Amino acid sequence: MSLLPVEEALARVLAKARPREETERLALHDCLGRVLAEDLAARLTHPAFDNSAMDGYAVRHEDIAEIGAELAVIGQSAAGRGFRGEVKRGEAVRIFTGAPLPTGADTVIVQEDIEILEGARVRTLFAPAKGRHIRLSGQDFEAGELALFGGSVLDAGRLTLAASMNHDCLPVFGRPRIAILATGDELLPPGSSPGPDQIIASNTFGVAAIARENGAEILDLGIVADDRAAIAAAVAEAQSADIDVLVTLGGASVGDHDLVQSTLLGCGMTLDFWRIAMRPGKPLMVGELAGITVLGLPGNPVSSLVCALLFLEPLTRKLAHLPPRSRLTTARLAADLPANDRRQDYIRARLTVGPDGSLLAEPFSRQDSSMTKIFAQSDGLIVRPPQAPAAATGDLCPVLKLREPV
Ligand SMILES: Nc1nc2c(c(=O)[nH]1)N[C@H]1C(S)=C(S)[C@@H](COP(=O)(O)OP(=O)(O)OC[C@H]3O[C@@H](n4cnc5c(N)ncnc54)[C@H](O)[C@@H]3O)O[C@H]1N2
Ligand code: MOO
Repeated sequence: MSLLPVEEALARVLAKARPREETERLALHDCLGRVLAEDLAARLTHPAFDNSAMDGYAVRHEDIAEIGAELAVIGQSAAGRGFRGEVKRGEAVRIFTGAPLPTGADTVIVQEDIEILEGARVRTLFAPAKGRHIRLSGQDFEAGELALFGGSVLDAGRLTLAASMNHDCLPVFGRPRIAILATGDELLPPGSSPGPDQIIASNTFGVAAIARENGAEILDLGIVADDRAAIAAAVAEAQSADIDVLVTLGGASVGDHDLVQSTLLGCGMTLDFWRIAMRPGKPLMVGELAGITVLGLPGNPVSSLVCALLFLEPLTRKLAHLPPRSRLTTARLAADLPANDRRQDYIRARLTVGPDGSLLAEPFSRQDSSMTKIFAQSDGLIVRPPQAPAAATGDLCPVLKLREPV
């Protein structure tokens, strides 16, 4: 049986993926992590007027070139309430951070460098350079300037800039829509009381989390039995829901009750490939059904999560216009590992930071793909390429980070 290498399988999944083109306008608070769909022009100039960067006194530089100059304070300029008059020879205006620079003034002296005298007069204790502590109009951006660009992921800095450009809503790309269907006669939702031979369906939640973390909206189609008609009905429901990706869980292998692939083929799916040279996750299936990418993930929880990290995450990010996310790093092995066979291995491991700051990866001794607790305790996956020779404690190894080590 030939198995497709992981990298080739991923390249094939991504080659066909078309990023979602529809856009929507969202209020700024709802834009975090979304991708800007168009270049954005500033709706005003920022700063809109010359203003003070400090609390102090607005002065004419020629009056304060020498330390010890005495000035008459003729008024004040506060943020939101500027001084309307003009600063003339020998005069100063009390000014606060953000307040408009009065006409005539060209420099601000901070109040720490001023001695207050009797009768609304001040004396300078320092001679700042001309223009000191003044934020010039337009020094941030000019009205009409394109300062944010389509394709940018909206983060704290970009959202602040968008707001200061006077945009209350932003055009963003729509989220990819991903339907998840769990299959299996034995499955019940969390919170149920399992009868004999029944188990709780857990995969949906981790797979959905991976998709959502990467910008997708989830349609949970629930659980269907190992029954062609039931699977076909759920697939039809998914197709009518304007989805980009259908993820099926379970029923992907070769058992008599593994009906997902054959049912989907009956629904009109074109099979791209099935079976990957990876462990866990070998029975992964990829196909296309009327423009929808179908990812058939194996039922073992760890297998489905590893497949979701390796395939669904990059696919979702591409559909969402998000840049690829690299989880790859390097760590030192904290245990010996045997030589590998033909499947690329993803070994659950605890990650710690050693005393010298280097990353250590300690593989769990049990790697069964049904063990959800060990996966939850894993901070990373040690990647063992096909036919990798035995590795010794202390050797460097590639690791996919699942979370930051503590
Ligand atoms: N003769 C062979 N048997 C198996 C092979 C093989 O190559 N030859 N491959 C094995 C591998 S590898 C995997 S992985 C599994 C994948 O099996 P399926 O995708 O068909 O999944 P199921 O049989 O439906 O379930 C496997 C396992 O996972 C449990 N499960 C299923 N769905 C869920 C869910 N939503 N939440 C939690 N647990 C779930 C299910 O009860 C089974 O225990 O096949 C091997 N067999
Ligand atoms: O490859 Mo299966 O995914 O062993 O667990």
